[in-house]
Amino acid sequence: MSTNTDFLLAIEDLTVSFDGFKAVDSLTMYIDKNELRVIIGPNGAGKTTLLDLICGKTKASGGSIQFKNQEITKLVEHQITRVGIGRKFQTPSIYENLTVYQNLEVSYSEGRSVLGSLFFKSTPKLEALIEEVASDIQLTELLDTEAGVLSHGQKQWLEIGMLLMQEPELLMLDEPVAGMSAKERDETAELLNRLCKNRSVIVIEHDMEFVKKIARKVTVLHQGKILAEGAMEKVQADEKVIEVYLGH
Ligand SMILES: Nc1ncnc2c1ncn2[C@@H]1O[C@H](COP(=O)(O)OP(=O)(O)OP(=O)(O)O)[C@@H](O)[C@H]1O
Repeated sequence: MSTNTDFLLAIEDLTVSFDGFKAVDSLTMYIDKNELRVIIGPNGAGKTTLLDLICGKTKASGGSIQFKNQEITKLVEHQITRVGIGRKFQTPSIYENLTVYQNLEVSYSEGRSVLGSLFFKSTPKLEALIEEVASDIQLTELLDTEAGVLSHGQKQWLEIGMLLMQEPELLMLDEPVAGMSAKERDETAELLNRLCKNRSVIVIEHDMEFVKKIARKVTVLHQGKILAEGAMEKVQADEKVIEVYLGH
């Protein structure tokens, strides 16, 4: 097992079988602090399952996931949230009848202990965090607006903001630009480029134009295994990757 303390996330020999079918198969990968990693690959490659394993939604059949050197495969979902891992699903789960501000406010305590949130009623620190997050997701001007009237893109950003309120050190996003306009996609690329300055981000994405705007290191999954990994240019030129994914 890894003893390297530099990695934020160390995944080693991770496997999950569903009735004998290995959706993730002896996978080993490492995510650095403040790294933005994009995961691509064909349908059914195991990308979503990998995020499910990291956030505890699915239990591993074997292998290890260490977050800041702590084994997390045995933790349940809310414990994993609490150690500092936030996961955004494809469908937004914002509170439509609450304002942007209130949505951010209620999200603060979700990743914290009951005691922690009891002692944290609208203090200056909470105010400052809401302001910082609203600025990051570019909704400062809309803090008093009901979330239900936001555009599709703004709702997605608000949900990212709700995760940011829990101050995760690792943020995981599954197809964040699905259904967005070209302008919203550009703004989301800028948002992710900003966010990875202070935390690590893992993004699953199929939109290659978007991937090019954010990609540093890319992992290509295929049949639960890593087909290729490295800089975008290298991965794009890889014949195996072109054959199973990019060539389609
Ligand atoms: N709970 C489950 N039970 C049985 N099979 C599952 C389960 N979850 C995922 N699978 C299977 O595991 C494989 C990987 O699925 P996964 O959703 O992780 O792929 P993906 O790379 O995210 O694909 P997509 O790009 O289509 O979202 C698929 O064949 C899927 O049918």
